[in-house]
Amino acid sequence: MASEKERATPSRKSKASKSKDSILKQKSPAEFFSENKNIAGFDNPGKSLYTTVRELVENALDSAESIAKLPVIEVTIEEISKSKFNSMIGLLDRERLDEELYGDYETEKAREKRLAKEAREQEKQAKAAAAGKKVKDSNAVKLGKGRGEALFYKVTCKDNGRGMPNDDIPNMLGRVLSGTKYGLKQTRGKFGLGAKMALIWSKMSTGLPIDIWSATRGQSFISYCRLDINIHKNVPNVHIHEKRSNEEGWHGAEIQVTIEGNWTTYRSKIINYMRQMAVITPYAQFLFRFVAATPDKNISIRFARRTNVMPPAPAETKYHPSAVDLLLIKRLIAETLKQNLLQFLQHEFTSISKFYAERLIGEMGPEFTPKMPVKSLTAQQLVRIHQLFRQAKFGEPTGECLSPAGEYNLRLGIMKELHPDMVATYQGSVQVFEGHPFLVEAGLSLGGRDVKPGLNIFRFANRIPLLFEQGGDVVTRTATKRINWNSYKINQVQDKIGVFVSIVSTKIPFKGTGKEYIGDDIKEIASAVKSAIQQCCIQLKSKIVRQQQAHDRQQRKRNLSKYIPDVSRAIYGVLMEMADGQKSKKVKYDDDADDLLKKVALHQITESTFIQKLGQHVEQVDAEMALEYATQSGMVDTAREPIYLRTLESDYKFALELHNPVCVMKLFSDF
Ligand SMILES: Nc1ncnc2c1ncn2[C@@H]1O[C@H](COP(=O)(O)OP(=O)(O)OP(=O)(O)O)[C@@H](O)[C@H]1O
Repeated sequence: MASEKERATPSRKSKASKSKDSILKQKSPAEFFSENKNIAGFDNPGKSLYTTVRELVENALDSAESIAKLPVIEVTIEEISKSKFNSMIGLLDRERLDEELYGDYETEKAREKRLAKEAREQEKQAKAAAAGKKVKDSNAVKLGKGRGEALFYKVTCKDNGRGMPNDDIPNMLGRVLSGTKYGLKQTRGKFGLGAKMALIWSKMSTGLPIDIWSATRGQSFISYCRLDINIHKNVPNVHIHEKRSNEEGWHGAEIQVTIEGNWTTYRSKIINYMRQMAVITPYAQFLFRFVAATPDKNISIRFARRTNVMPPAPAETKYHPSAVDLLLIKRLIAETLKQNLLQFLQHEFTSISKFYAERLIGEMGPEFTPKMPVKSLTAQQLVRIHQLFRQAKFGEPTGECLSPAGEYNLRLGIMKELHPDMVATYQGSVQVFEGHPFLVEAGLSLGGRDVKPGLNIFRFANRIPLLFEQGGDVVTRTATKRINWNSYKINQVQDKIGVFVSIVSTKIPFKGTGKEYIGDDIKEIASAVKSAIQQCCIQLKSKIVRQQQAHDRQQRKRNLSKYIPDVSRAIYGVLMEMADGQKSKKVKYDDDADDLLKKVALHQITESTFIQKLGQHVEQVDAEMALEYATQSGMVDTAREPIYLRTLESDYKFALELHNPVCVMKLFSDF
């Protein structure tokens, strides 16, 4: 137990720890994100490789689209062997001296055990392969128990976009939370963080700087910049910044970063990401290459452009009064060029006309006037404006600033990447949550290449594919829990269903900074997603029903046709017997039958006559059923179109119908 004296005078140790606890420290944003890199999607080396590719590709697309240029994007991931990496950083390779020191060290016994296990595994796989079963990667057997060697990759992304102004490059890519996408606009990037996180990760894992080549349109030189980041100060640390010749008049950006990664574990995610990006961006051309340390593992995939129709660039918009808080009002006032309160309200927000601004000012109280200088508003007056913004009614934002992919692009993307048997698309109307306009587009496909039975969900937000955290996402939850697939004649378990939902907005309510998923808690978004999927279901249902009926008809026709030879033979046999009976005058028939039997006896009617007549009858019944169905389902109305043919001889008058199983052509003359 501590004595009275000890309690009164704390020990030196507790004094030291107390003083350490109470030291006030600041962290730069770069420091914060380097310590919490998982919140930006850099959880582990594999995920970091994926996120690096993603951030660079999304910047490249934003950049090309911002100058209305059809994007051409090349992504290369080059595997860097340990000795190549060492030579890049000027480190000599060194032989191991004390093997037992290493995590992957194995005793002779452990080695024997592992080799035996590997042999067993290989045998099992050979058997499975012989039986035609799917074979797992033979590397599945884990070697050693250490963390293993780090794997390094050089990631390069080249685009044909707007490029970066020479002097802005260091800040754009070497200062966390700096960017050009902070305005109120539908963009893929938002935080001013992604490219810098790739740089921070390269600094943490390889210590190598980032290389940038960039040229803006019409610029006579290419800026080349090599930089890293001073994490503590959050400022760029420029190694080289120079202008190089640009004889070919190139514009765009090429960014190269060397990081630790793991291609094996994230390979399918990265390729999937590129594939989904090709679905939602069919007007872009992507070339993806993986350059392995051994050339036989190289991969090169070209996602070709399928259309030149690019959605219009999203426009910058103003805030809706219900989407602002006090801080934002203060910032807008500090930035506005408008002089008085009336002009400020009318021009810095959407959905406030001059007349409405006057009414609002009248409502604020006697100390507010339309002509009062907006920069003179006191803190209390700002609170009053904010309160009124929250309580008053405003028209909804129009959503003209949004740029959805468009049903045409979505359908094209789905067709080109999945090759489904059926596809339906739908674009919802603009809706609003918390003052931000949003729009939901959906596509639904059945069947197709590389599609598993059941629901295959593809999610996009501001035209970015979302691949992680699927379970909590509003699209997944809606598709799995709120759609009654059976009622649309779709089998949720057996059919190969592709559900594509793309949400665009000036604010995507992502959960977390990793931009991985959209929560299920915003009811406006949840119900818009549900209705968009349902609209696609309705379209597919009518196609499915039509297909089913065509199939049933075909089946019926096939069944009937199958029996025609037997039936003909049987009837003919009976008639022959009857004809024989008639010859011997054993039986008497009426005139019609008499006539028929005579023809049979004279071989004017034979077995093949029945085959031919029954065949014709089945054809006719089938055509009539098809026409009847088409009339019922309204196909005739939609397909009917008058066409006018002029006769060669003007005195020729006719009125006739040409019948065909799929259409009827009625010719008449009214000259
Ligand atoms: N390929 C590129 N072409 C032109 N400008 C680029 C390119 N890549 C980055 N930039 C510029 O650098 C800025 C910072 O990019 P960064 O990836 O760090 O953030 P962001 O894209 O703005 O937002 P987010 O963190 O949400 O991705 C961008 O806003 C853009 O102005």
